[in-house]
Amino acid sequence: MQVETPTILKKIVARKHEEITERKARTSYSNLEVAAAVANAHNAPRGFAQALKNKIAAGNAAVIAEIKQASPSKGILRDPFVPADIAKSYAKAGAACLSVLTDSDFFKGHEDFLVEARDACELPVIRKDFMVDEYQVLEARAIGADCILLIAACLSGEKLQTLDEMARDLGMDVLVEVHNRAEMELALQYTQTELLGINNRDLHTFELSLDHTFELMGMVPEERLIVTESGIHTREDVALMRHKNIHAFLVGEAFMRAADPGAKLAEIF
Ligand SMILES: O=C(O)c1ccccc1NCC(=O)[C@H](O)[C@H](O)COP(=O)(O)O
Repeated sequence: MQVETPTILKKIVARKHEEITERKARTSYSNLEVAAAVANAHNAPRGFAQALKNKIAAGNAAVIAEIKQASPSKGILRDPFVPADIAKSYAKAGAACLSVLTDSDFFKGHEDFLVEARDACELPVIRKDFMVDEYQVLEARAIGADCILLIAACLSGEKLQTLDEMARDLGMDVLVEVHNRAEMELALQYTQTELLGINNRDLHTFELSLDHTFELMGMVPEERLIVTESGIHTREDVALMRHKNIHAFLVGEAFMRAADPGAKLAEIF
């Protein structure tokens, strides 16, 4: 019998389930509910989707600028890595929002990085992680996240629906991410969120092509806002997207490898 080698995404999701079990043993769901309520009272969501729409309405590109130290496909991207300094640099350069990796095992991320980045500026922040359980949604709000990522490749239709509704009930926005037609159909059927991310990277194989955005964008109804994700490196990439009427971008590596991430943002956009 041939044993199938798990892809990186499958490994991440399997580890995520273990991690959540460990976390639940440390902090109960009800304690987390209290923490999320406290965050809503003192640290209200900043309006992630609205920040993107404001930029676009003003005729600008809306950039979700990512803060990540490492990735499975590229290894270490930045060292030293100071989330608060990166956040300030992005804010000064006109980013609409921040994306902060909180997964530690595969991206060297941490929840503290989200807190530090958010405290350092006024931009809304997405918790970039692999969400598979309601517990993580509560955790996201408890640490101050303004938005969560739901990756269709990791979730059933029912789970997408539950986590999307739960996040929005907590006042957060949701970016639902797809990479192919089947995932797009799932996301459109099971989520109500307006933010629809098309990831140009296949998270199973790391294959990357901006054509994924162009191939899938026609499936997206007008009321959803498309965010093109991954593989944006040059002014030409941005111009190509904007020419096709795509105005919202999620960019990580190109900024993380630059000495001054904000200056790189200003250069490309
Ligand atoms: O980037 C990876 O290696 C990766 C592997 C497995 C799951 C997710 C992964 N990346 C997440 C992302 O797609 C990116 O962080 C994000 O879209 C920004 O992409 P880039 O501008 O190419 O850094």
